[in-house]
Amino acid sequence: MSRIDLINISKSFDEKTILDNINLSVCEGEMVSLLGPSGCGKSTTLKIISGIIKPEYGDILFNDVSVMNIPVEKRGAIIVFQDYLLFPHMTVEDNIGFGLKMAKVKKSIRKEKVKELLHLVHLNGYEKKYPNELSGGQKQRVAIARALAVDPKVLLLDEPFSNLDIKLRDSMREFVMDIQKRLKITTILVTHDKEEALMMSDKIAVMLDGRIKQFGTPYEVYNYPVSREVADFFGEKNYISGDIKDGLFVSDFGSYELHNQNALNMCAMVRPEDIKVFPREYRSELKGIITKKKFAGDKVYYDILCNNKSIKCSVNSDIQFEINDEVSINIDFGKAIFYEEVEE
Ligand SMILES: Nc1ncnc2c1ncn2[C@@H]1O[C@H](COP(=O)(O)OP(=O)(O)OP(=O)(O)O)[C@@H](O)[C@H]1O
Repeated sequence: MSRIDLINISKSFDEKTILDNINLSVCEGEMVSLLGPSGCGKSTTLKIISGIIKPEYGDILFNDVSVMNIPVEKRGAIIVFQDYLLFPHMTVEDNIGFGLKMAKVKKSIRKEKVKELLHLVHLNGYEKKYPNELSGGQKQRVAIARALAVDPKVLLLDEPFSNLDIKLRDSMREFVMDIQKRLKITTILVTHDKEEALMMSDKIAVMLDGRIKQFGTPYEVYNYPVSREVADFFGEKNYISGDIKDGLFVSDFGSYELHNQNALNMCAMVRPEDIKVFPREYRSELKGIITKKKFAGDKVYYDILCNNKSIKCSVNSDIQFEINDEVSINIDFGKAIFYEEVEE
């Protein structure tokens, strides 16, 4: 198992910068997600770590030693691709044992290792099956077993759950988390699914436009996004502009004590769940009109026109309002994050 450091990694394709000075450290045994929208450079980063692609600049260290000149097959960073890439003409046991055969491991040792791995991925009894006889989840478990067979220093998972239906996806996520923690294998997961990254990772690197914009624990990146673009990536937000006066953030939607701010204007980022909605009679100075309603089972999402601004709220569905209802709202600025930029 390795610690991995990416140092100032840059890569262009056709003169277009795809990765722009990427720095990332993954501790031994950690599960780190590269999270970002399609095309931001996640898979390219994974391929650079594995050695499939060479960066133009920068260095990659495994346990503090550069691996830049170590070829793919010797580097020990194995990618499990989204479509698994199993060998269709080989049985499950031959697929899993392929890397060991290539490494000229003795047949008896190979058999023993494959047996262990079949047990680990709950596929005992499937050794003689071919990939076309397996379900999506089973194929994925074979791909993971094949990757683990060669005792990789680093496991690289490229959108591994995106081809699975929702139910299977949940159980495969748990399965992978369990194996990763049990084997303590350094793992990098590429995903564009926020919930997946939040649930599965020790740390998340949020990637946008070929750069890592924030690196931290799921709690940190979700609750304390460093910028509006990172915050926006994690879902709906309200941005409320205000002035700083005598240690107070003062806005059309309420005031909040905010000391030690040099800026004159700030912007509060408020999540929809941090806004309460009450019947109009409720004692609140903030009144608005419901303009949109989306029912989602335990939650209801409302757009509320208040002080000429559309405010997004998500509330429990036990009390429901209708479009055109006048309501009172209460914004919990204590949960807001304040930024200096004032756009909109
Ligand atoms: N071999 C290549 N030649 C030219 N351009 C490439 C190559 N590989 C990737 N790209 C481009 O680099 C950019 C980043 O691709 P990459 O696959 O790393 O993104 P990603 O974040 O993993 O996206 P997705 O989630 O859609 O897979 C894209 O614009 C892609 O078209």
